Amino acid sequence: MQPILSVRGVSKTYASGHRALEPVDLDIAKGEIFALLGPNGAGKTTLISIICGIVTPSTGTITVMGHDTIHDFRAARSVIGLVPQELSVDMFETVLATVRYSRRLFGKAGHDSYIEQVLRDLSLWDKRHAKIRELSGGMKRRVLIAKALSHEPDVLFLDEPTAGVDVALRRDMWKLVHRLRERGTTIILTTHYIEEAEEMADRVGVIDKGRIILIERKAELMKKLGKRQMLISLQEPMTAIPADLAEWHLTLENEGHIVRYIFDAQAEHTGIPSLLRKLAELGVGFKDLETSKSSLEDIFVDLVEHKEQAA
Ligand SMILES: Nc1ncnc2c1ncn2[C@@H]1O[C@H](COP(=O)(O)OP(=O)(O)OP(=O)(O)O)[C@@H](O)[C@H]1O
Repeated sequence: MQPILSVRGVSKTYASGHRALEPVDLDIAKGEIFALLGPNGAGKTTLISIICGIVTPSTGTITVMGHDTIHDFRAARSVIGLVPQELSVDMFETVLATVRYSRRLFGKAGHDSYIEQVLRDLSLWDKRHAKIRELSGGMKRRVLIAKALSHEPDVLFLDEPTAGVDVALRRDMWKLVHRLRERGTTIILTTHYIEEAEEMADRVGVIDKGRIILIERKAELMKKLGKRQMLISLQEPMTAIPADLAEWHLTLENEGHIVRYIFDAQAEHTGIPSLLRKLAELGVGFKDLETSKSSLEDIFVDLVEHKEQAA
């Protein structure tokens, strides 16, 4: 099947000489939700900005629905909606006027019932006559999404849609993305949060230092990255991990007050019951146990280390 978006050999070196993106190849299928995951400065915004025609690539080509983003810029841009990271709205305009104006910028005739639907979907309808500067930060962000959807784009880019927003808005955002997909919109989003990729994406690309280090279906990735950690707060600090505990590969932290155990949550035997039994046998008392998912940082370290080992 013909991909809706095709990126070939796209790289970017900024005028400062900074190499922000190594050559990227990427195909996105129609109706797919693709999450680009990476730490600060990895190159996510650079890649999205290039695809949306805001930043010029140093090398490579991109087609969106068959339109070349440089030679056929207007046609390519008209099928794209972009929700930028930073606020870019006229603070003195009303919500409704701003969203209608965005649609007109794309040369599309007015379509009030569509605009109403978008505003209702984003819980903005009641605020349609409010001036944007009167809205809360979360509401302003919803306006950015409404603007990006105003011209009925086929492909929607969300650059860190939930950075700095509260839990309620984050959940609304996720619901909206699912609804849009049901209507056939292709969605590409960037995020720092593994949970967000987990919640929304069909496929995940991991980018680090301008390099895409992995592109995989979410289900596969989650299996690979399904590591968890358990932190055991000890009653008495230890100076070293006892030899009898060697098989769990524990690490000692916080000046010997905390023991960290990394385990595979997908495995049949996590090793936790036997570890706890062994601690009891050795008379090691603990005050608290806490388990959590590996952080994105752990995952990156893991991925990069594996890559280096494989090289
Ligand atoms: N206009 C520019 N000129 C020079 N360097 C830039 C420019 N824009 C971005 N960079 C640099 O390119 C690198 C990638 O930046 P980019 O904004 O694409 O990262 P990101 O993954 O989106 O990060 P974040 O999660 O913080 O938004 C960074 O080191 C950044 O400082």
